[in-house]
Amino acid sequence: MLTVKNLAHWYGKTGKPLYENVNLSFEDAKVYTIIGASGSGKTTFLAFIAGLDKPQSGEIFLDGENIEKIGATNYRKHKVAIVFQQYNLLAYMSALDNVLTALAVTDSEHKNDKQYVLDALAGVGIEAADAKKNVQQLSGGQQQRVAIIRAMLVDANIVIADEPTGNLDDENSAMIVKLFQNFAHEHHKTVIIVTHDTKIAQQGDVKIKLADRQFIAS
Ligand SMILES: Nc1ncnc2c1ncn2[C@@H]1O[C@H](COP(=O)(O)OP(=O)(O)OP(=O)(O)O)[C@@H](O)[C@H]1O
Repeated sequence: MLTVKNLAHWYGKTGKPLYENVNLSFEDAKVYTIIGASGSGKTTFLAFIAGLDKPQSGEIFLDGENIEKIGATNYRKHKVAIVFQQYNLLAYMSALDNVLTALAVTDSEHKNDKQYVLDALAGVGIEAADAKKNVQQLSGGQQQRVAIIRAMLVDANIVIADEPTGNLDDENSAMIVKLFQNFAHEHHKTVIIVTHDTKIAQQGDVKIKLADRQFIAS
């Protein structure tokens, strides 16, 4: 479980707080969606829970351990995986090599296991022929599925996704949400999705709205 305690953040020396007294828990086996107006601080919040940046005050715990104690590098390498709107795949590499490259820096028993990765990609509709093509030859929906498989196979406790369906049509968006739901529910992982899309936000097991500097969960 990821727990945020008394988090507050503002930019600049005398900046108005983006939010303060934020207390939230993210449990295993659940999909959380976060929706809020542009500029409300969603991406900033994701950067904190991903260990990419530090809030002005407050603490973040993973299974009771402060993430600062876990160490930023260790936390980012082994505990969290991030899926971006722009997919952030390594260009000029195949889907297969993108996933293998990510696995190479983990302790996964499957590192260097091409068949394991090909099977996982086939499971999301990317057959071997496509998996071996340069990722830039794949459609947006396919590229995002590769990015999600990459996040899933590194076996992080928490998968964070910033507008993962922002560039996709309804059909591909629905497929991506289903993938995240299966992953959270079947593998007992925590998935946290920031979205502008109210239809996607509705599909969270827990729906969080960021408005008036407050995170309200329902
Ligand atoms: N490094 C920074 N320095 C100063 N201000 C920043 C910085 N990063 C973000 N901000 C400001 O903080 C606020 C929150 O930004 P953030 O990107 O977290 O919002 P968001 O809710 O993710 O927005 P969007 O939905 O448009 O992506 C915005 O007003 C933004 O201009």
